Amino acid sequence: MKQLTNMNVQIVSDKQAGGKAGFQVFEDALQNGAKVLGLATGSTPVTIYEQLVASDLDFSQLTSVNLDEYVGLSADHPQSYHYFMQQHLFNAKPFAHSYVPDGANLDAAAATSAYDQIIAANPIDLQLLGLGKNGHIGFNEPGTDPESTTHKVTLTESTIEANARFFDNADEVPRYAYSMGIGSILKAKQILIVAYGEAKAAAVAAMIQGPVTPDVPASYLQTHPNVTVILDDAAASQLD
Ligand SMILES: N[C@@H]1[C@@H](O)[C@H](O)[C@@H](COP(=O)(O)O)O[C@@H]1O
Repeated sequence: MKQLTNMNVQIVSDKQAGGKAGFQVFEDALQNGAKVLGLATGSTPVTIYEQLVASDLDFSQLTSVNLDEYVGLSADHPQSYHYFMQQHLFNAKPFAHSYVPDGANLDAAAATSAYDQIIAANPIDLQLLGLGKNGHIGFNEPGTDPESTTHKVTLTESTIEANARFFDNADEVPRYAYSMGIGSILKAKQILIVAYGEAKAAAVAAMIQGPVTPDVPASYLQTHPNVTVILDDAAASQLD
């Protein structure tokens, strides 16, 4: 593989193997003293959370900080990212403190600055990321300022369509989200990004082997010194 960056790329057979490989990254980080974990939603992290739940790792002294949340959904809404985290991780493995942007706060300036203060007070040791088909990370869509902090995002049609499967129909998908910025993500000491499936292959190739450009928010990960990438064969299929 043509390796243009110092990203550590691991190719696995499927999501189950990816879950185990991702778990190993978490376990190593904890052994190295990580105290703040940056967490993500979407289908991609689910097998890692399954491994974390099945393990004897203890998060009760740790802090978690999530990437993003839909604007207008309260924490108890079944499609909110807050609810997702409860179901997939926090109910089984509670943290001392878990933070998710407050989607119920419609005052964007207040909600985003409060979240920036939380991130500043809890510097992230390991940030887990999924990858959007258009190269987004968190909800940082193409064109986002690479130095951005937490901000209100207008979701693209591609992202709304991709997320419509979780709602009864596309009209119910929120149009806005609060997301940690690319700048906030790049401040994490270590980053783990995971992608599975053919639909992510072009974004994966652009992230790892393309130019660093606002057109592909994940390409800024090339500028970070400690990134691990876990891919299945299909997601890796467009790498040279
Ligand atoms: N905000 C989330 C992202 O954090 C996630 O990475 C992406 C991919 O989701 P999936 O893992 O389901 O493919 O979807 C959403 O847009």
